[in-house]
Formats: sequence, C-alpha cells, structure tokens
Amino acid sequence: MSAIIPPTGLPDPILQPDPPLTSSNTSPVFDPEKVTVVYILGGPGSGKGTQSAHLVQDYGFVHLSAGDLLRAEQDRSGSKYGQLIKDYIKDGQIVPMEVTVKLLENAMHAKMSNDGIGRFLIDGFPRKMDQAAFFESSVCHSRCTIFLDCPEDVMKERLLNRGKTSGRSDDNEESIKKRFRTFVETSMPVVEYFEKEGRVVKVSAVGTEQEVYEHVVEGLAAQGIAPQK
Ligand SMILES: Nc1ncnc2c1ncn2[C@@H]1O[C@H](COP(=O)(O)OP(=O)(O)OP(=O)(O)O)[C@@H](O)[C@H]1O
Ligand SMILES: O=c1ccn([C@@H]2O[C@H](COP(=O)(O)O)[C@@H](O)[C@H]2O)c(=O)[nH]1
Repeated sequence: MSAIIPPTGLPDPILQPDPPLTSSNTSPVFDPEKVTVVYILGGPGSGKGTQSAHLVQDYGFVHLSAGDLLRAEQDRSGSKYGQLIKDYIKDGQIVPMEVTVKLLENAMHAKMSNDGIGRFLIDGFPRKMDQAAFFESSVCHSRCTIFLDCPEDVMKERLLNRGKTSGRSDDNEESIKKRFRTFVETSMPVVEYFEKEGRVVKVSAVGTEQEVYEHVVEGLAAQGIAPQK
C-alpha cells in the first residue's frame, strides 16, 4: 500500500462539530458515471463483512473494509499513524477522517481498471457525518447504502463469539460497549441522512446469513442494482 498523506491538524473527534452534509466546490476524484460506490453500514457485528462476501461473488464488487484498511495501516511497519489507529480502535472511536478517506482513496486507485471503471462495496464507512460529507464531495458520490439493522443483544452475542478466535483488540465486553455507543451517537445520523434522501436499503440482520442476503438482494433490486452474470 502506498504511504498515506499526512493529515493536517488532526481534528479532536470529541470537540469537532459535525459539518452539514453539503457538497463543496471541489469535484470528486472518481466519476460516478464510471465508478459505482455502495456503502454497507450497520452496528458492530451486524454482519457487514459476512454479507459483503456474498455481494462480491454475485455482483462483482471490489470489497473495501475501512476497518481492515485501518488495521493494515496500524500494522504497517513505519506507519506514523499506527499507534493512533490502535488507540482509537480499542476505544471504539472513529479515527480522524483524513486517515481513513486517504486509505480508501488509495485502495480505490489500486483496484481501478485501466479504463477508469470500478465497482466498490465500502464496508463500515462512512461512520461519521464529516467523513460522509468529505468522501461524497471529494472522492466519489455513492449510489446507495445497505443498512443492516440489528438489535444490540444479537450483535453482542455474535461479537463475543467472534472474539474467541478473531484476535481483535475490540471484540471484548468493554470495547463492544463503547463501539455500540459510538454507533448510536455518531454513525446512525449518517444512515438517517442518506435515508432522508431515499438512498438506503434497510434490511433486518436477524435471521440466517442466507435469509439476510435474500433481503439485501431484494433491496438492491429496488435501487436498480442487479447481480452480474
Ligand atoms: N446472519 C447471521 N447469523 C449468525 N451469525 C452471523 C450472521 N451474520 C454474521 N454472523 C457472524 O457474526 C459475526 C460478526 O459478523 P461480521 O464480521 O460479518 O460483522 P461486521 O458487521 O462486519 O462486524 P464489525 O463491524 O465488528 O467488523 C461473525 O462471527 C459472523 O460469522
Ligand atoms: O471509517 C471507519 C471505520 C472503522 N473505524 C475504526 O475501526 C474499528 C473497527 O471497524 P470495523 O468496521 O468494525 O472493522 C471501529 O470501531 C473504529 O474504531 C474508523 O475509525 N473509521
């Protein structure tokens, strides 16, 4: 992975007010006529990664998980953001957007075909209004958002179960509690914003993996997105 551009004046995630989601004067780097971006959001453990695997297979999406990109950057030797990312993840906080957006943009460039066409499923992003506003105006306008709606007790059980083998620093009772709070307070407003625009496919994440996927497929069809043969 190429080195990320150093963020200037990293914002304090607590003190920074969320800017309204409006487009800026800058044009997005990627042309939405050629590049399709679909976000998949939901609480921690709602099944975003699990559903993404099906979507990659059937729809030809390139899967980009913001969490995976951050963990890779955290572990990259020489990364100046390694410790910062580690601390934010353990604490269930949202890493300053300059870091995450740059990682995503780099990954999109790396996966783009020569003719500038790309089809991306972005997992676990945007998690905060500032990220959404910045990405939509400066990187690429998204087509729609899949939202996996899941009660906390179900997510907690799944995460604690995953934690037995995942090795993740945040799959434990204390971090899970913080991640739930961050999701409700910081990430749900993003889903609600896109919902008001009619760009959300809301699916219950309770049920078997296959049942949930069937509803995802129905929801995407309603947004005009079909599997690739
Ligand atoms: N429908 C389902 N029924 C039962 N278990 C599921 C279901 N979907 C996913 N799981 C399991 O729940 C755990 C969390 O799923 P997954 O990793 O896909 O969630 P996630 O939303 O990507 O989580 P995170 O945001 O923490 O990365 C995994 O162990 C997965 O196998
Ligand atoms: O846009 C993002 C996405 C993720 N994070 C941080 O990573 C962890 C883990 O994310 P998963 O999607 O659950 O793998 C998340 O709790 C945040 O701390 C982020 O800061 N910004």
